[in-house]
Parts: sequence; structure tokens; C-alpha cells
Amino acid sequence: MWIDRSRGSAVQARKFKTIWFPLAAIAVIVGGLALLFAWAAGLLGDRTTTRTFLGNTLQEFEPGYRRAHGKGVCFTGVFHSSGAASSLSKARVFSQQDIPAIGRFSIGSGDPHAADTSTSTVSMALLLTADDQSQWRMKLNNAPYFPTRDAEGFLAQRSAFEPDPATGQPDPARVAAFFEKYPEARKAVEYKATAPWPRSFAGAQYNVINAFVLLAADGKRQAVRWSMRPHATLPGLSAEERAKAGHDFLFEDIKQRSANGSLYWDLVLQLAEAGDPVDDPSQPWPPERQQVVAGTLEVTSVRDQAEGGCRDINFDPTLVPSGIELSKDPVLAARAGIYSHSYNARLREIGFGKATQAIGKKDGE
Ligand code: HEM
Repeated sequence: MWIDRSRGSAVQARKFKTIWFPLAAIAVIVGGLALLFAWAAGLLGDRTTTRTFLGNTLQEFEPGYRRAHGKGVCFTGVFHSSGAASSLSKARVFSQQDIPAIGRFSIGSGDPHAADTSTSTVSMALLLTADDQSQWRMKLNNAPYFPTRDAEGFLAQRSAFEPDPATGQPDPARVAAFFEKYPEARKAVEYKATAPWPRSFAGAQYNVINAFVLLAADGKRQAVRWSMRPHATLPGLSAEERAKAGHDFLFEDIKQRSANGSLYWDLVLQLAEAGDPVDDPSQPWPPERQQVVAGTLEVTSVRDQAEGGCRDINFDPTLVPSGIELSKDPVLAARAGIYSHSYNARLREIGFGKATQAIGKKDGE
């Protein structure tokens, strides 16, 4: 029998050209895209992504709560602008007299049920909505500065101070290596070791830490940081008082104080001068820098976070009104993505009915 071998190989070649080659090309493209997406999402390699900061809190966490500062309480009030900053920024918040405010007090712990004595970090989040519908969101901590010059330093610090399972203490060699890379962090660690423990949310000064730039109507730019300076002056907790303090003493205290009348904080702008480190949140500016009291926040009521209106707000500090701009501080830039990841996770859990406690329901309701 005669076999036309040349015809067979021509068929093979056509098959390769019309079927196998396109299939292989599609497989390479799809595989490449999958790898690219995995890399972009931080699932491949050891690149630092917004996910890296949240780690396993995206999966293994009490549903519906913030991935940090989970224990909090909502407040409402009014921001009374003094007008003193209106020449520095064209943002409406600096000229409108009374602006509705919603916010949140929280403690720094990730655990939404932590004892109030488990951390000395207390915080305020705030959203002001002016009559031109512009919004100013911010998050402030009682710490005066960030430990490290960049966001990766925050991760490095967390892992360096992780207790060694063998000793229950941080490994001194890892801590030393961290300080060698981030020498600026010594200042914050020493501050934390000696800083007073807050007695009340009402007496704490809350600091924005990252710098922003005010843009005036005449086009002038001024770098600033700001603080919420309390009218109440309260001493820190002594060690004995701390040992005796109840599990929720800060939250009980603020509910009681606000029931007795309004609570006040001045919004104090600190103006940078030439040469001040505007893009490094670990470096405070000299205390003698000019200050401007832009207005006063009056907190009129405090309510549980499950129903108080602040639960589903992302107080992302990069969402600023026209007249306030972001500095080039890398920690500020990193925070936007981190907060949006945490926000997406908790709202998704609420949406899928997994967050009974966080929304104030009992199991089975
Ligand atoms: C790389 C650094 C940081 C990381 C990884 C981080 C992480 C987080 C996360 C995951 C949340 C929960 C957000 C949500 O679900 O809405 C949060 C909340 C918060 N963070 Fe940060 N943060 C960082 C830097 C800072 C800085 C510099 C400040 C101080 C100004 C700050 C102040 C706050 C406050 C006040 C809250 C609570 C906000 C609220 O009540 O809604 N954070 N943080």
C-alpha cells in the first residue's frame, strides 16, 4: 500500500498552525495574566502590598470590625470654625461657622473586645461636611509622631518585636537589627514606654502625624500638621489606678461625660517653616513653630458604634476637600489602600450576614 507521507505531515503542520499553536498562545497569555494578577494582589513574591499590612486579619478576624482600632464608639457634634485659617486655605471648612461633625473614639488594639488598659493608644476619627458638600476626613492618634519614616518600617517593627516562642520576649538580635535600619524609631519606642496612660478620651490630645498642604485662594501653599487639643485637662492614670480600672472604663467614662454636657477640642494647626521635614512622619517639627487655632470641635453626643452612624464610615485621611492637599509623606499614601482593604473586608462581612456582633445583633436574630 502506498502512503502519502508528505500529505500526512502537511496535515500535521496545518493542525499545529490552526489548533495547537493558538491554544498554546492562549494558555501562555492566560497563565501570564494569572501570574500578573497574583503578583499585583501580593499573593506571589515578597513585595509589600496593602494586603501585606493586614495579613491574616483579612480571613481570620472577628467579622465586621475594623482590622485595627476595632473597639470604638461614635460621636456627633459641631465644628465651630474660628475663621483664623481661612487666609491659609480656601477649604469651606475654615470659613463656615458651624459644620456638622461625625466621628469615632477608639483604642489602638486590633481586638474589638480588648480591655481599655491593653494599650495606651487612644484615637479620634472625624468627618466634617461643609455646606458646599465638601468633606474633610481625618484620623488622629494621641502619639505625637509615627515610629518610622515609611510604612514598611511599621511592618519591620511589628515583626522585630514579635515575642520569640521560646522565651516569650522579643529576640534582642532582631530588635537591634530593626533599630539599625530604622534608628528614628528609638524616639517613639522610648516615648511610648514613659508616656502617660489616658484617663479619659475627653482629656487626650489627638495628633494627625502626617503633614498636609493648605492651598489659599491666592495660590499660596503652606505645609501643616494639626492636633485636636482638649479643653479638659486630666492627669494620666497611675499604675495603681490602671491595675484597678475596669475592662471598658474609657468607654463608660466618655458616655457619662458626654451625657453631662458637651466636650471640646481646639483644632490647632502647626505651620511648617522652610527646611522642616514635611514628608517624614517620624520627625516632629520644632514646638516653637507658629500655631493657628482654626476652630473648636464640640462633641454633643456619644453612641455605641453598632448604631451610632460611624460604623460604616472609612475615615480615610487622604480624602480631603479642595484647599487641602496631601504631602508626599509615603506613610500617608500607603494608608489609603490599607484602609480601603479593611473597609471592604468589614462591609463584605456585614453584607453577607456574617457580622452579627459588629452590627449589634444577637446570634440567630
Ligand atoms: C502603615 C501604617 C498604618 C497601618 C498599617 C494602619 C492600619 C489601620 C487599619 C487597618 C485600620 C482600620 C481601618 C478601617 O477599617 O476603617 C486603622 C484605623 C485607624 N488608624 Fe491606622 N494605620 C496606619 C497608620 C496610622 C497613622 C499614622 C495614624 C495616625 C494618625 C493612624 C490612625 C488610625 C485611626 C485613628 C484609626 C481608627 C479610625 C476609625 O475610627 O475609623 N493610623 N489603621
